[in-house]
Amino acid sequence: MASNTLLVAGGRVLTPAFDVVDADVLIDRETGTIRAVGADAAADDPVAGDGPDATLDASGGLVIPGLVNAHTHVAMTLLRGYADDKPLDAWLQEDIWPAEAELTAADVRAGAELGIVEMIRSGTTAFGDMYFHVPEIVEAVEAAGLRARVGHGVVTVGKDEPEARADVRESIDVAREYDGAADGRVRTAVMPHSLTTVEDSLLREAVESARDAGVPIHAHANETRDEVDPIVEERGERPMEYAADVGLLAESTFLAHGVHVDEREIDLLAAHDTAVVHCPASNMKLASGIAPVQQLADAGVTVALGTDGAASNNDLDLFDELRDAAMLGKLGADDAAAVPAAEAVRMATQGGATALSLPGGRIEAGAAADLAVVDLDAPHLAPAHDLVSHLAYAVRGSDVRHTVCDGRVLMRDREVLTLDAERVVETARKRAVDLVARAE
Ligand SMILES: CSC[C@H]1O[C@@H](n2cnc3c(O)ncnc32)[C@H](O)[C@@H]1O
Ligand SMILES: [Zn+2]
Repeated sequence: MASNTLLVAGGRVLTPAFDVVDADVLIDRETGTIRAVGADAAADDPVAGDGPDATLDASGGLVIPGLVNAHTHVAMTLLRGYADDKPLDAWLQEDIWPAEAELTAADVRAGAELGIVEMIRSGTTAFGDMYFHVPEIVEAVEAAGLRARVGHGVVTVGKDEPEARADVRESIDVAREYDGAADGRVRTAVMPHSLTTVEDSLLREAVESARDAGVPIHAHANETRDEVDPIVEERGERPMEYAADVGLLAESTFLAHGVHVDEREIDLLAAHDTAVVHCPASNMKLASGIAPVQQLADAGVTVALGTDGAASNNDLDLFDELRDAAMLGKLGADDAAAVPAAEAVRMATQGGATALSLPGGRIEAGAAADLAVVDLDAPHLAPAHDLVSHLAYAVRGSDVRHTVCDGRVLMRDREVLTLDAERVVETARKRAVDLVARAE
């Protein structure tokens, strides 16, 4: 029988139940899936029994599912450090949107590649992205080898009707055209920016069109009080009640933030099986508030983690979000038992895959071969009483040794194999300088 196997050998493995076992992981590179997990995964296998075709050394390491960054604007790496220390509205209106108005397609490609290199180097294998110039983001994902659910973000406020309609149309067209690109690693969604930045009739049109196209909806929701209050005043209902009325709440929908949600809204999210992407660093930096993450999880809502864009974070290392989610969850709940380590790890892996409706998130036979190998040698990881605790509280993105997606090694021994990281950083630096010069 022909074989094309990769053995991730000699490490410890994080199981879907968040136990840690000594095991190898045998990958079928043709299908991009895991064939077996176990002490003798290759020897016991009918195809790889005579030896795997390739090996990836995981000795001294912990093999974990590739992390899922479920909400970002990947090309915003070009605006990292451009505007800080402002609340969301002022930050967007005074700095970010004027700068984004100058973005070219080539800028977005460069910013996307920079963000993707950063994510691969910190163990992320899938991300959810809302932005402009989506074809360039798709090209970057295709070249880099990870997975993404992407979409064109729609903002209709401040636009005349033809322009606003064209923006909605673009989101739908892009979602239809690119769904399944990059050998299925790219999936799409229709992405109204938020409930206050897309006008009611166009929001309804976007929801209906997404349903017709069979793709999910992704939006920002309940991020700040300034966003929630006008909805309550104008409509006499909470944002999630409005979202339910518009038809936006559905099993495939994933909403970023969910900071200011009351109990009734949490029940609505749970009843519709709508996922929330928690972005703790962005919420802290913009002083948006503390999301009731433990309450959401207790109600049965799928919670995923996201970095948001690099201008409100300011990096795309999801290990930071893991730690922030666990810590901020405790502070918000006034309970040190809230968001325990395994819960935070679940959000960064299984929760992300579920929210984005993408493969991955678990290391088990039959699952997508999306994983990262974390080095456990560093001083800040000694001693190793509890490796799940380490994942939540102590591991840094720079501890990731290898990253694998769809059975393909994207980073080996910290060298990104699919993109030229030096060129990517240099190009992004130049483009960021030119962009800012145009914007000022
Ligand atoms: C229309 S494309 C996406 C749009 O969202 C902006 N953005 C970045 N971070 C946030 C955030 O935390 N809340 C709302 N909007 C955000 C980004 O700059 C793009 O313009
Ligand atoms: Zn965002």
